[in-house]
Amino acid sequence: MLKQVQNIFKPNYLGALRYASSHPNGYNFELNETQLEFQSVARKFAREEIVPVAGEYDKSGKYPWPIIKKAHALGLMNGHIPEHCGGLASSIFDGCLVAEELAYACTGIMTALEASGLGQTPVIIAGNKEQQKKYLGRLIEEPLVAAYCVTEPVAGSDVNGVKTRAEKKGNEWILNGQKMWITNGGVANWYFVLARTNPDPKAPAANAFTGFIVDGDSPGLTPGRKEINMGQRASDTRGITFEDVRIPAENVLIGEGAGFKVAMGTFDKTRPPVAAGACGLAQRCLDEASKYATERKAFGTSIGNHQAVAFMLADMAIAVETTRLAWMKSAWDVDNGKRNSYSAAIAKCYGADIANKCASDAVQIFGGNGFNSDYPVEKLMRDAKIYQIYEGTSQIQRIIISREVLGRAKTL
Ligand SMILES: CCCCCCCC(=O)SCCNC(=O)CCNC(=O)[C@H](O)C(C)(C)COP(=O)(O)OP(=O)(O)OC[C@H]1O[C@@H](n2cnc3c(N)ncnc32)[C@H](O)[C@@H]1OP(=O)(O)O
Repeated sequence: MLKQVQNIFKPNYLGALRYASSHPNGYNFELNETQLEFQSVARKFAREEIVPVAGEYDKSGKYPWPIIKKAHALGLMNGHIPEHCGGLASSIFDGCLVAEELAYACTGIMTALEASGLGQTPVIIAGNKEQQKKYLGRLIEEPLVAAYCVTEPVAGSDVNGVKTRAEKKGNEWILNGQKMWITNGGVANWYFVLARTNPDPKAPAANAFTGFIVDGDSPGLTPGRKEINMGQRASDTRGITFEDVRIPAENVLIGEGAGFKVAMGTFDKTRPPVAAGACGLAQRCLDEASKYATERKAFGTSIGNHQAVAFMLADMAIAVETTRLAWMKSAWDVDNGKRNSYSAAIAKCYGADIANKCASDAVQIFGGNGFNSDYPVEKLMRDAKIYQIYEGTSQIQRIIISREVLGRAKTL
């Protein structure tokens, strides 16, 4: 099955090049044939394998290993891993196409899959060939997942406030501290961990932290209990304690002091897929609500024939279409070597707010049924909230956007 997806992907870039040469203005709004085919594989998988079991995972909170195994076998995971490790080295844009499809089916399950990509990205952007081969290669060989460990109990939005520390002792680093809200925290084979390595609290963020790859079975590494969250309940979120965890020097990414920029640079690649996920959820809200609006009758006609409902659906459609354009632009930017912190923050912030608005409106259109767990939209509303919090709150995205706007204003 993996071969099937590889075969779809291989000619992708040739197709894209051919397309680009016949569209000289650079922009186009069409997917090429191979992207369409890949999107359809993801859509089929999401609708056939995830939709039927999403409710069950939401109730049980179990980690979706059976889905992970199937997605792995199909080649729907680990798309960005470089070719020298056996991966497809796929673009962020193409990864987003998959993310949107999976999120349509269940954002909890999508997050379980996508959080592994978040853990991998520091190694993809900053790892040397040996680190990549060892840690990314094993994710290709087996259905294992990685995790990204930055957030702490009192340092979420303010990454510069991270307290977990690592000290160099001979050819090893000794890691101590506590992380919190780590997605895939209890199931990861290895972790990217950001730790303070310069004890001077006044040291600039840009050189005070170091990024490490930490094996999941390291003595002294203890995941906490699975947190019971409002939504996206299939994803595994935990605290993790590090007590004198020994990390070999060869597991440092780039070098001492480089960690903050690795952690930030990662978000530039992973916020577009989060926005794509929010778009998938919003599209699901629109589909569920519009279907319901054609079936449910009030005052002698389908509720969709009442402008009050029809206009809500129209606003949802506007929101979904524009969110999709926003994630596409931010993914396009980064794939074309442009710094996309600004466009990724816009896509992520907008997508998160849209997902919540669409979910809330979908519940409204369903009325009393929308408030009940026998219908699909109450799960969508619970699942949507975290989009405004994880991978940088909506307020943090607005900080990034406004800094850019004010910076540009100085040059006007
Ligand atoms: C679907 C999958 C879901 C997965 C589950 C979700 C998991 C998570 O939620 S992960 C955790 C999410 N956490 C966050 O997003 C944290 C949000 N906070 C931030 O991003 C930062 O703290 C932020 C943006 C507020 C900046 O903080 P601040 O302390 O002001 O630093 P700032 O001054 O901007 O930057 C410090 C240095 O880093 C550099 N830097 C900043 N951003 C970047 C970047 N994008 N790329 C490279 N370098 C960068 C700066 O240039 C600066 O370097 P220098 O001093 O050399 O100029």
